Amino acid sequence: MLVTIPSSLRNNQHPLICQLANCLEQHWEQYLTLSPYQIPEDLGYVEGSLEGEKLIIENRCYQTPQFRKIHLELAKIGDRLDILHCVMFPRPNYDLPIFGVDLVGSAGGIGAAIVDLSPVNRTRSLPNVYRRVLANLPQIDFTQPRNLPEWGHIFSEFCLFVRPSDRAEEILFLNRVREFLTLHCQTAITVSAVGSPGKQAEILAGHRYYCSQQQQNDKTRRVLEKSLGQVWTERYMTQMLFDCP
Ligand SMILES: C=CC1=C(C)C(=O)N/C1=C\C1=NC(=C\c2[nH]c(/C=C3\NC(=O)C(CC)=C3C)c(C)c2CCC(=O)O)/C(CCC(=O)O)=C1C
Repeated sequence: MLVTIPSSLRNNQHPLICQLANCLEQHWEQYLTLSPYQIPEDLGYVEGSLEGEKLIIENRCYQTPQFRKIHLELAKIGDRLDILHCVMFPRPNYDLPIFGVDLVGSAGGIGAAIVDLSPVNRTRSLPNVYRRVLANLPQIDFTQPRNLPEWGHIFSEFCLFVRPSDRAEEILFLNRVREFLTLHCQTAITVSAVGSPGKQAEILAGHRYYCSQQQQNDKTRRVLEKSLGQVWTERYMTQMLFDCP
């Protein structure tokens, strides 16, 4: 019997992007109770080609009892940029960090690989169950660590931001994402919702701050604007990538 692999943009992208997209979906299917998340009809699959470069975007969104929105976006710009973007937004009544991944690949390999479990409470600190595990993960000495931009103080002290220098470092990055993801999914399905309205308001404020800071990433904005224009990009960044309730 012919096994049909569901077609996805990832099969035409950098191998690390393909592996990470599969890893994310495997974890979600293994640990979480996924339901569809309704995205605006015209945003599931987007093609644009202003200024001659073709942009293809493939979006997949889910929700679960603990997560308001789990978003996996794959994008390809011409034949020069491959992107994987993933954010897991918890529901505001769960005291859980925001998991985010960004991979940006070009002909020269993966230039930016970042993963974080970002705190959303007022003191900008992760819950102890996360700190204990993350603080005990073995330190990886990547040869090309990268510095976070000014708006990046939303990320935790455990944020990993590197330019993987070879295939071995790509695998090290992938394995670290797996560890973050396993911790996050296992914790999410064991914690109970927070009851206090005050705590929920604090979490919501943290989500809003995270989104407003991420919207300041002019590297993302410029790429999208080149292919889709300013108006569309503003809507996309505020309503699709980093929308907040
Ligand atoms: C969890 C974190 C996180 C999430 C969820 C997130 O969305 N971005 C995140 C982080 C983050 N991304 C960064 C960079 C870049 N992002 C893009 C593009 C896109 N990234 C996308 O997701 C999309 C939508 C599909 C596009 C189009 C490009 C081209 C670059 C430059 C690549 C390079 O410098 O080599 C930087 C460094 C910013 C800086 O140094 O100033 C950080 C910190």
